Amino acid sequence: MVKVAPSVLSANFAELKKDLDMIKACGADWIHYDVMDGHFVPNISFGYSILKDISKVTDMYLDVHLMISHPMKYVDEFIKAGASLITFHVEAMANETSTRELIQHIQNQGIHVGLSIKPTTQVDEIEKYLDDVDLVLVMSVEPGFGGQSFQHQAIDKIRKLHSLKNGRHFIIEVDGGINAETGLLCKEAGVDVLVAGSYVFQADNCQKAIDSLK
Ligand SMILES: O=C(CO)[C@@H](O)[C@H](O)COP(=O)(O)O
Repeated sequence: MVKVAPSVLSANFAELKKDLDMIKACGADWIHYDVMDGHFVPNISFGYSILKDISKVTDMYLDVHLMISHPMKYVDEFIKAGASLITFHVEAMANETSTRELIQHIQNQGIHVGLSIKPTTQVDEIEKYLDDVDLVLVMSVEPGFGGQSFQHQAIDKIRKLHSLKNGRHFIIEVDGGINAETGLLCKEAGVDVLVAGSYVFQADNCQKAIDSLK
């Protein structure tokens, strides 16, 4: 069964604890925490202080997605704040050496590490890291905003990643425009984790929404 990770970007920030409790009660597996810096993506969300507060009030797995330039500069703060997994973008890295250093650095702190690709980045560009990461995040929208439409080229990328698993331990996550219909296409292609923002948080019944994804 796929895991469902609601993206708190679509939560009501004035009622965050209530929303976190609600998604847990509705069957969410992980909390997806989108960090945006207004530089790597054209939007600003939240940083590590809010993650620290969240980690004090939930026991859920904290899936942190860094959509920021210079992730190495800030990663330790997110680890200290309680991240279970930190995913960064290959497009934010200067070269292979710095990408490998950051993967190693995150793993050395005893948490999971993920690598993400934007819609225009091909799987070939991260194939060399697949032995070393715990998760690959396929963006199915241009990162920056919730509520966008799913871009179908993500399906081929998921299928390709699935075929590259071959005994490797990484899992595949997809993020952007996920609903029951697009989630099913991703599931058929071999995805392991569905990130869903508006589909879960704007649902009249979040349990039904999460069940429909699973
Ligand atoms: O990271 C992002 C957007 O950059 C996503 O996590 C969105 O927050 C997902 O929202 P929906 O497309 O599901 O509404």
